[in-house]
Amino acid sequence: MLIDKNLKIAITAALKAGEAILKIYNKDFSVEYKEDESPLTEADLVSNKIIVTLLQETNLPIISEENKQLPYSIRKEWKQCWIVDPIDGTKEFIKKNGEFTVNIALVENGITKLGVIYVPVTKELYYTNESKSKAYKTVFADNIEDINGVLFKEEDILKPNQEVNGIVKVVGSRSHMNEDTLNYVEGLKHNGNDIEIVSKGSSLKFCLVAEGQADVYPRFAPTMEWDTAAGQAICEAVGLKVLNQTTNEPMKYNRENLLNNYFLVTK
Ligand SMILES: Nc1ncnc2c1ncn2[C@@H]1O[C@H](COP(=O)(O)O)[C@@H](OP(=O)(O)O)[C@H]1O
Ligand SMILES: [Mg+2]
Repeated sequence: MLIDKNLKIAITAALKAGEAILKIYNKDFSVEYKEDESPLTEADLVSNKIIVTLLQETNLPIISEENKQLPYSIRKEWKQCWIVDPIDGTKEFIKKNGEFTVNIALVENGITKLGVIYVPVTKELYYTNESKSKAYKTVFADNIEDINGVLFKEEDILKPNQEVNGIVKVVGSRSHMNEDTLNYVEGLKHNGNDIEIVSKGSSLKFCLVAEGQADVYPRFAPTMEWDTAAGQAICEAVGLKVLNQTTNEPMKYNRENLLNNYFLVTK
């Protein structure tokens, strides 16, 4: 299958960024702290540069965690834009537990059009097709020159869990299992469900639900648009909903405030 130009550029950017990230991951690296006290490494910046350079070929504007954000008066005129997290899960990167990702999404009029999540350590690539009617997981070998031949395989199609037989698998963040989330879990228990908590860093939490390893992902803690856009695209492509808990509507993007409301990934 011939792949859409934008999807191909996004996948190539994620793979190339992943390769550069791994080189830094496998040596000693220093950690700095941003104004909001979140960590930043050389790998975040190297990854950002690679992705931004490649995405610029599309002539579409880019919102990236590691770029200076343009004012909303300019951004609101954009019909389409890329939303990028060059490393999601910088804390996991620093802990060296492998659970960090590269997130790239294309958004049109606030709605995700395609999404790519790449896991550099395992070389797993989660992505939607261009119509967002399916999502796939492909494990990459080292040759990243020819991506056409390995994508869109029938056996790589992601399927969420169809049935919940008494046990609801709930995705919990390693770092953000707070009172609101615990209250939500208690609510599920009151409805007679047994609960199992599954946990992963970064946007891999969306992937757990998209591939049926978990049933729901309540994120009742702060995230930014770049943490969720690609994951939302992938979840929606397999028929899941990513609901803003303030409006109960699907989350929209390129908003004035890039800080997301609490949200729930569910059937
Ligand atoms: N107070 C806060 N405000 C905004 N985003 C926050 C936040 N605390 C954590 N996050 C986001 O949550 C992400 C990590 O989530 P998790 O712990 O579930 O893996 C971080 O991604 P980065 O690693 O890209 O900075 C960060 O963007
Ligand atoms: Mg990041």
